[in-house]
Amino acid sequence: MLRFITAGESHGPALTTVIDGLPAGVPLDIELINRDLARRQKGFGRGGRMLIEQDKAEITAGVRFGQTMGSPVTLVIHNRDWENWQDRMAPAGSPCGPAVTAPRPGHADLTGVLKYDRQDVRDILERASARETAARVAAGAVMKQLLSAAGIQILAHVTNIGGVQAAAARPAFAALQAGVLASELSCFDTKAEAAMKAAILTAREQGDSLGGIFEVLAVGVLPGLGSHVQWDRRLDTKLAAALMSIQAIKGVEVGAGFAYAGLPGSKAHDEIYYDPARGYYRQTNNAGGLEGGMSNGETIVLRAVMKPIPTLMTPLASVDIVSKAPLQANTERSDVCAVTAAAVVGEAMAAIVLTEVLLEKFGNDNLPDLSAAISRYRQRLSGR
Ligand SMILES: Cc1cc2nc3c(=O)[nH]c(=O)nc-3n(C[C@H](O)[C@H](O)[C@H](O)COP(=O)(O)O)c2cc1C
Ligand SMILES: C=C(O[C@@H]1CC(C(=O)O)=C[C@@H](OP(=O)(O)O)[C@H]1O)C(=O)O
Repeated sequence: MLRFITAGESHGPALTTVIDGLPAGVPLDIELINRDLARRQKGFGRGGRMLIEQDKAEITAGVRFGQTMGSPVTLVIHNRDWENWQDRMAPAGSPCGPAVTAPRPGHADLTGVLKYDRQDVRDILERASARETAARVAAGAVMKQLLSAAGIQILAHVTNIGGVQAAAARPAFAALQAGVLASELSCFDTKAEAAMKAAILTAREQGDSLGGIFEVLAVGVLPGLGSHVQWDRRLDTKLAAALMSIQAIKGVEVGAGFAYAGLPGSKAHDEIYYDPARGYYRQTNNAGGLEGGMSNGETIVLRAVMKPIPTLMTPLASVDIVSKAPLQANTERSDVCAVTAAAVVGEAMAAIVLTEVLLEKFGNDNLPDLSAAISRYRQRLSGR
């Protein structure tokens, strides 16, 4: 069974990820992990914190001479900003400086202090912060290296920021990848990107923030990952939950998603064809590569919507948790828009889920056995 957890506060010394259940013999390139960490940091609209951090992963367990050993893999990312926060984040000693008592609407602040019986909102916001997603991206970058050995590639791109929509028709995967990697916002549509940046600038000038939509694509996924037999084994269930687990994500679509509401059945479903060379295939992909809780061999297409960043420089109304007097919410240094970053986190979460179901189907002891099991399965399918 593949499991992963993260630990660490936003301004603590480090973030840690432990991945348990990876097969032995997976070649790991630390540069590929660091490349995704750098991608997560970018995106027009990020705040001052990203000028301080230069995320790099350190592998502290589970890998020797560039290969996994089957034992838990542990990755550590040091927070450079810790230097500036040691007094306020010390694990021992007495509180230093005033407590944060002005909870921000849209953040975990108020419900967190009530539930965990804390007097300082910082005790909540430190872990609620999406700084934690750096640890997820490191884990996802490990999984991507395993998936690529199975011919699976994952990429996310931004399709909407603050209502500015990218062109509906996206290019083929390789061209999309080149466009996304070259773009400051991870959006292949350069015209829309210019308007998106303008919208972010306006929001920043007004002390406001923006959300948006990103799309995650997984190509080369074999048919039959996930299962129709139980609700929690459906691949849609796992992928949607994984994307919904990202801070500020408020909705997820698979394939045509909410557009299905306007389509009759005759236009909604992807007709099935057969070609001796290709096997079974579809000419459309409204299903987004998922039918009956299983991958069907077509590209997996998922979209997620991110709400606008809750910390505003023109703050919203709130209440002091000590005096109960009305006030304006806490204004911390903050991103104005982080949809590009969230898209990279979306890739990581999809990679983690696809690795889980791949290993569940084909075994997780070592990469050669896994590859042999996948080849046998492909062979069997090619005869059907
Ligand atoms: C990559 C990323 C960066 C974020 N940056 C900020 C930020 O700078 N300021 C902020 O208030 N919220 C930011 N958020 C959103 C909050 O973390 C999120 O809204 C909060 O944890 C509450 O969770 P919820 O929106 O899922 O309810 C960011 C989210 C992501 C995914
Ligand atoms: C640190 C990151 O994002 C942070 C997410 C975040 C939040 O509230 O979610 C608040 C901000 O933190 P800070 O108050 O330190 O500026 C963001 O910078 C990161 O993505 O690495």
